[in-house]
Parts: sequence; C-alpha cells; structure tokens
Amino acid sequence: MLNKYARAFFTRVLTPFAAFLLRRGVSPDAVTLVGTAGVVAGALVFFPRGEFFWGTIVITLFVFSDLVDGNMARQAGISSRWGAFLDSTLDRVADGAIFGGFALWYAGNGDDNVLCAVALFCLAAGQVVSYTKARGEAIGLPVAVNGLVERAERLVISLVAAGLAGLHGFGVPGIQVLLPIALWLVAVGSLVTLVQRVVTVRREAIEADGPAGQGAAS
Ligand SMILES: CCCCCCCC/C=C\CCCCCCCC(=O)OC[C@H](COP(=O)(O)OP(=O)(O)OC[C@H]1O[C@@H](n2ccc(N)nc2=O)[C@H](O)[C@@H]1O)OC(=O)CCCCCCC/C=C\CCCCCCCC
Ligand SMILES: O=P([O-])([O-])O[C@@H]1[C@@H](O)[C@H](O)[C@@H](O)[C@H](O)[C@@H]1O
Ligand SMILES: [Mg+2]
Ligand SMILES: [Mg+2]
Repeated sequence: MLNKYARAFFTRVLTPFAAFLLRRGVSPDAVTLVGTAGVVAGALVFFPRGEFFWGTIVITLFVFSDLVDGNMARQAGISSRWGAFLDSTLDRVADGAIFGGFALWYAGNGDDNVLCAVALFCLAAGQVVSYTKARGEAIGLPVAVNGLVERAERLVISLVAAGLAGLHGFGVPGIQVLLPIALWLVAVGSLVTLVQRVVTVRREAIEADGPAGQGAAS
C-alpha cells in the first residue's frame, strides 16, 4: 500500500537530495552500503539494550537511503541488475538486524520469551515474504500481488512503535506497550501476506504450466 501511495511523494521530496549526492560524485551503491551499515548499527547497538528511542532515531536517519539509492540510479540512468541485487540483498540484512535487535532485547533484559518468539517470527516471516516474490519472479512469473504488509509497512509499523515506546525512558507512562502491539501486528500481517503471495504464485504457475504442468506435478 505504502509502495503504491507514498512512493511518489517520497520520490518528489528526495529527488533534490539524490541529485546533490550525484553531483558530489557519490554512487548509488555507496548509498546502499552506508545506509545498510547505519541501520544495522542503530538496531544492534541500541535495541538489545532497550534504547528504542535513540535506536529508532539512528535507523530513521539511514533507512531512507533505500529510497535515495534507486532514485539516484534512475536519475543518472545507471539502474542495473547488480544494483537491484545489492539493494534487495542488503534490505534483508537491515531487516534481520532490526527484528533481531528486538528479539535480543526480549531474550535479555526485556525478559519475555513470547515476545522474543514473536520478534523472531517477524524476522523469519519478513524474509520469506520477500523470498516468495524474488523466487516467483526468478521462475518467470509476474507475482502480481504484493499483499497486505510489504517491507515499507513492516518497517513503518515497527519503527513508529519502537520510537514511541522509547519515550517511556523519558517518563511517558504506559507507552512501551506499543512495541508488543506492533510486533504482533507485523507477525499476523506478514503471515497474511505470505498466504496471499503463495496463493498468487500457485495460480500463476498453474496458468503458465497448463494441464501438462499440472500432470507433471502430480
Ligand atoms: C509521532 C510519530 C509519528 C511518526 C510518523 C512517521 C510516519 C512514517 C514516516 C515515513 C513513512 C515512510 C514510508 C515510505 C514508504 C515508501 C514506499 C516505498 O517506496 O517503499 C519501498 C522503498 C524502497 O524500495 P526499493 O529499494 O525497492 O526501491 P528503490 O527506489 O531503491 O529502487 C530499487 C531499484 O533501484 C536500482 N538501484 C538501487 C540501488 C543501487 N545501488 N543501484 C540501483 O541500480 C535498481 O534498479 C533497483 O531495482 O522503501 C522502503 O522500503 C524503505 C521504507 C522506509 C520506511 C521508513 C520507516 C521510518 C518510519 C518511521 C520513523 C518514525 C520515527 C518515529 C519516532 C517517534 C519518536 C517520538
Ligand atoms: O517483498 P517485500 O519484502 O514485501 O518488499 C520489498 C520490495 O517492495 C522492494 O521493491 C525490494 O527492493 C525489497 O528488497 C523488498 O523485497
Ligand atoms: Mg532502494
Ligand atoms: Mg530496497
């Protein structure tokens, strides 16, 4: 949904900054790499210690690099298969660090086995959701449904909640409950999205293979 409705807005807002970086000789790949490093550092330095406010601030500063790198590549006319591969692969690394950071907190001082499991489920489900699309496209299918909760939704829901939950450390009472709510939402949403994509790929595969393919499969 965000990919569909918010991308145009962020493209407009970030285009001048992307152009500035290009003029300074910065490459899209460098933005992809530095952005990922910043997200990973923010997530793994702050989240396992329960410092959700500062962790979210650092991650937010770097996570928009994922919109800037592609914008730069398109402006410069140098979009490439390598760039697409690097971008998607490092997205998986960043997502692993964010949800891994939450899991480490709940496995440690956050002391909640259920929420640790939910965070791990978000991590694994997010990776599998992305894989369904990558694998479906790799076998030549359109995978025409993105589903309910794409990466942008997973990040916005969990990071807004983490940032607000972090305000508990500044004396705001009760607000830390937002993070567990967000993790449950992302977990359920990712599961729904996974089912949506699997059903879509199955339908598209059967249509593409025809009766012969169905026979071969059985
Ligand atoms: C009170 C608190 C209120 C807070 C409100 C906050 C509201 C939320 C704020 C922001 C929402 C942002 C949503 C943005 C969604 C945009 C949708 C979108 O586009 O998603 C996908 C993208 C990028 O995808 P991708 O990488 O595939 O696209 P690219 O454009 O990069 O193109 C890829 C192609 O480019 C080529 N290429 C790329 C790289 C390269 N090196 N070479 C290349 O050639 C190649 O062809 C590729 O194929 O974006 C994302 O997924 C990122 C989502 C960002 C999510 C932001 C989360 C921040 C959220 C909240 C922070 C709030 C902090 C609150 C703190 C509160 C404290 C009190
Ligand atoms: O598939 P998903 O994780 O919901 O969403 C994402 C896509 O929208 C994006 O275009 C791609 O660059 C990411 O790596 C990721 O795959
Ligand atoms: Mg990107
Ligand atoms: Mg990306």
